Amino acid sequence: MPAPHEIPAGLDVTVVDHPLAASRLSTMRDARTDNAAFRAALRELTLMLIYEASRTLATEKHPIHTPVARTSAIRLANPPLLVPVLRAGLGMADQAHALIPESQMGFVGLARDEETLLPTPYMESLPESLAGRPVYVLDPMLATGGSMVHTIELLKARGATDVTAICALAAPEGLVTLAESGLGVRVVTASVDERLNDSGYIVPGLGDAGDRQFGAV
Ligand SMILES: O=P(O)(O)OC[C@H]1O[C@H](OP(=O)(O)OP(=O)(O)O)[C@H](O)[C@@H]1O
Ligand SMILES: O=c1cc[nH]c(=O)[nH]1
Ligand SMILES: [Mg+2]
Repeated sequence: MPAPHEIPAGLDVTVVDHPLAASRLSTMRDARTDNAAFRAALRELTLMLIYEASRTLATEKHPIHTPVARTSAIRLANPPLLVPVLRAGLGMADQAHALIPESQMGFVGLARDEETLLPTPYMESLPESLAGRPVYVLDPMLATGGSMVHTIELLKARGATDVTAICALAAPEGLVTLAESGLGVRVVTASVDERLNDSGYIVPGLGDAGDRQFGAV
């Protein structure tokens, strides 16, 4: 578990502290893990992160008949919009959708400039209005936080008020950026790591999550 000082006051951060999550994250961290095994571990970890994040989703009751009796069933009242951030977030999209098949999916494409560490947008496909809809942003890495802030600003511009960032890993610096942005996002992650290095990579981290899944560009 992270020390409390690593999580800025006022930011809602859930760290999924579970042996299965830790084991999948360890596979992803290991430099010997090949692309296919990395993708498989990220898919499995995504199930756990979404399971935890979705604990607070609103439900509604409706009447059904079992083979034996009449009873009341539960369904999601307002399924979240899933928004993978390309490329790396694509590896979370299928599993998140498998767990919440009622969800609609939007897409944001960003590439971080490795000199300035600022995100360069190249794609955006989102519903016109997000008012009243929960949104889950899927991106394995929260490093400086620049890519997540950019994505949340796109969502807020369309009326979103209930945004959750689902990340495999978060750097303390990225959490501070989110807290200081005042965007009011909730974070669900499997780990808050130590820090960023001089190149903006998370330490110990897992390297470039896009390259580890799909190969270097
Ligand atoms: O918090 P930040 O400092 O903004 O860094 C995090 C971003 O970096 C990675 O994407 P990248 O830009 O490498 O693109 P890729 O997914 O195509 O590899 C990652 O998936 C995040 O989107
Ligand atoms: O460590 C990092 C930081 C940003 N993006 C990544 O993919 N990895
Ligand atoms: Mg990358």
